[in-house]
Amino acid sequence: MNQRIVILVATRMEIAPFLEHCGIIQETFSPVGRAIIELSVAGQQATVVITGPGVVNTAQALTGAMEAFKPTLVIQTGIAGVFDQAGLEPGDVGVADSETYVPTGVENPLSTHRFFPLPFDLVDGQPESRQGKFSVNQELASHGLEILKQGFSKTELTIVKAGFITVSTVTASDTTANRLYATFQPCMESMEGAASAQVATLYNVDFMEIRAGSNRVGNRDKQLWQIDLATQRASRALYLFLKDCTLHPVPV
Ligand SMILES: O=C(O)c1cccc(C(=O)CC[C@H]2O[C@@H](n3cnc4c(=O)[nH]cnc43)[C@H](O)[C@@H]2O)c1
Repeated sequence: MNQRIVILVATRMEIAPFLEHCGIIQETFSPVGRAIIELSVAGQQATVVITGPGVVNTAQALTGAMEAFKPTLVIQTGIAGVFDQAGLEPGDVGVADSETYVPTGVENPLSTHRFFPLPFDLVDGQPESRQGKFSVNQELASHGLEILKQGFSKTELTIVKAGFITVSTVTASDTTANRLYATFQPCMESMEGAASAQVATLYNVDFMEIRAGSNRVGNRDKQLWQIDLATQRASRALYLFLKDCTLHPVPV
């Protein structure tokens, strides 16, 4: 009985503080040059895959990791844009309770942004996938939220469990941020989560996602981004989860 955990992150920078607290067992490279880091931390062994940004890199990297490591749990992590409409600010932490790939659907000639669902499932038997929506393991997400609420000091930051969205075009205006919030009510926007959620679903492997906000979603002002704070928080959140989670044993 053994859990095999694969952790995905777009860039090494996003979990550099986490890697400093791990015992690195070995670092190798995938056939297309992605770093694969086997490590031990907080009594768990895990494999970190640096996927590269975006949905295609993520899907390719996770497919390779699925075939090579046969994980029982996939954790997507990293930094993200936060929606202030959801009450979040940079530095806050989110646990996904669903993932939606925003561009999915059939164009509605009467609306520039509200698409009709696709006329077919992207994942067989999952009608929500017609709108690019993929599920996460709810038990793990709720467990993760409780662990993070206990691990971080209450006054330090806000921690939520809510929907995440995935984009291929980074949002850079308040107009688009408001439209996305009105359509999806997300707490965070990233460029990878829906791809990893879809691949994990195809392989029937438990999936969860924990991110920390580096910037608000909306008008672009790079000076306001808090990347260091976000990488510290994402790393601490991942560490706290791995230290305290009680994962169900699975048959080897
Ligand atoms: O320089 C930029 O404009 C820029 C925009 C988005 C991300 C970056 C990164 O260097 C981080 C890579 C990683 O971060 C996630 N991320 C962070 N903020 C956002 C956002 O507002 N919208 C979408 N993704 C975001 C994303 O998952 C990237 O892979 C630089």
